[in-house]
Amino acid sequence: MSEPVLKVSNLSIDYRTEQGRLKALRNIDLTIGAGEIVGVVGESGCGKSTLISAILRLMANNAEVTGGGIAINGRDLFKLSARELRMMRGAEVSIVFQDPMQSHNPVISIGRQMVDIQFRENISKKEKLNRAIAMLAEVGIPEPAEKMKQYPFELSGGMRQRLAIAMALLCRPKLLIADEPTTALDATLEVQILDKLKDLQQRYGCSVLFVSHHLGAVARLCDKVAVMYKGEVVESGDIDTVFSNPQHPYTRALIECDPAGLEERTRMLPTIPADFLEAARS
Ligand SMILES: Nc1ncnc2c1ncn2[C@@H]1O[C@H](COP(=O)(O)OP(=O)(O)OP(=O)(O)O)[C@@H](O)[C@H]1O
Repeated sequence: MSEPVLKVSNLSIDYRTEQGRLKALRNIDLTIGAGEIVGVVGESGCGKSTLISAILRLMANNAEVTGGGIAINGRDLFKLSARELRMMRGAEVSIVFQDPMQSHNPVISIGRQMVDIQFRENISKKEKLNRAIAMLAEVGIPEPAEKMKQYPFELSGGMRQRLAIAMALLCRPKLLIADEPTTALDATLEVQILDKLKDLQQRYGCSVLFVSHHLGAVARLCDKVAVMYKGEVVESGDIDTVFSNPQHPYTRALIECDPAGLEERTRMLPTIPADFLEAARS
């Protein structure tokens, strides 16, 4: 079998704070094979952003890896040089954020940003521009050639998210990290973007790490899911198995809180009290 695109093994991360150490991630195991879409689901504060920042090696200054490791395409992430890391980000791993305004430069035209992001490609500017226009068309942005002269803020929220996906895919990553990419969108737009993401993933053959607190979005898009609770993966497996026969009380609570959400596959997760497990055990 080929090397997994992402292998997180027994990863633990603490934050040093004035109040002491905060265990943000504890013994996380997560594997994404070639062409797989894996969802990480959990409520706010469970450690999703910490996991993403570790995979990108862009951790906060007060973060400390206390155990385990991460391999991307078989290479130990924590052994890469600064140069190798820069090459990896973008070329091997790209990210789409929840708020696309975070990832687009507001004062640079869409065309220039899409050309600049292809800086690794040994092709002419004209070819880069043509690739950019073709990619905008692929993600479903109308009149792509005209959009080259516009600025991201001139697009609607849904179109900006399509632009973010187009920018990420222009780098032809092996792993696309989608960090709550549809949370800011209404339900109809969310479904459109999820379906587009799935379609593009199949066409480009990349793997996707889809991070979300939307149970329905994860169910719609992903092949596998890892459920996180308080810094741990409490349950993982195939989507159908986990959602139809959840083993962990937290997963069961998520589903029981919102059974219609899984049916509709678009609803948002309710927030579970932080001390849920303690309450469930007592
Ligand atoms: N730089 C930091 N210093 C101290 N604590 C932090 C830091 N960053 C995150 N935390 C804490 O670590 C835990 C995990 O946070 P993280 O942001 O990874 O969770 P999350 O699931 O991504 O939540 P959200 O969806 O709200 O971003 C939380 O308790 C959070 O308060």
